[in-house]
Amino acid sequence: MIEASDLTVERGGKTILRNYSLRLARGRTLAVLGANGVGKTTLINTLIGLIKPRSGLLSIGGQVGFVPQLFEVPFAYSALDIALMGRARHLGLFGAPGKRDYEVVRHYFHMLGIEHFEPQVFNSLSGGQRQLVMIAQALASECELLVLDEPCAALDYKNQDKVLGLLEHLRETHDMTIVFSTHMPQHAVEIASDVLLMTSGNSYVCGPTADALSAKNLSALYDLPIARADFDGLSKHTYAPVFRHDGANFDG
Ligand SMILES: Nc1ncnc2c1ncn2[C@@H]1O[C@H](COP(=O)(O)OP(=O)(O)OP(=O)(O)O)[C@@H](O)[C@H]1O
Repeated sequence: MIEASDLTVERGGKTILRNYSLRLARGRTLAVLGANGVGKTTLINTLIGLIKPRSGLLSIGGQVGFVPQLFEVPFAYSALDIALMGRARHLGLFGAPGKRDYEVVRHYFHMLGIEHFEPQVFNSLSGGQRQLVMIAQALASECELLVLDEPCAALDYKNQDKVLGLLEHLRETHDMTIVFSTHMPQHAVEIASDVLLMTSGNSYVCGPTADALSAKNLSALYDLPIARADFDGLSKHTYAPVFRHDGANFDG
């Protein structure tokens, strides 16, 4: 589904990614993690074709749906209008959405529990509510590869759980391939088959979650002690940062 080799990507004359290679088979879910500014959005925008790499090869085998990080629109579109835009490539000659387009969008509004957003002005929704509408828009496009830039960043725990559940369901039932960036390692633990830990613009760890996602690798990634915690009786685990907040870094 995704084959990238030796990608080098520049922004504003600066090399952000150097020699990144990545392979993701259909039906896999990749979580992209790394510090602020390391290049996650740059990589994602390259994968969806918004940024052209300076060098390297990139091949994407399927229709791509995209959920951006923060989104505002210039006009007073309703949430329903915004989600219907995801149907653009399915629209007929005159470009007006038909019965099936409304059905598809409403199906995903229902799955996300956001039916009541339909008539509301998109820009008047909260950041998290807009994020849910944008997820519905991408799903309505009926894509094969779904790429999401921090899809849960503005969501409360319940909605994070809902979105994670939906992504897992889509992978299981539609064999969808999913790439998402996150600052929450727990989300990778829950639904990602693979992780890409972006240490810097030219070094990274990529592999199956069970091998590559460890307290040691996360501690190195965030330059902070990260501990693994196992939930008794649930056969689940999580990762938690050991915050220092000792003020030492602010001296002098
Ligand atoms: N349009 C641009 N022009 C110049 N530099 C850019 C541009 N877009 C991004 N950059 C730079 O590229 C680097 C990577 O940015 P990017 O947004 O990909 O990081 P990120 O890992 O997604 O960060 P965050 O976790 O904060 O969202 C940053 O140093 C940023 O300043």
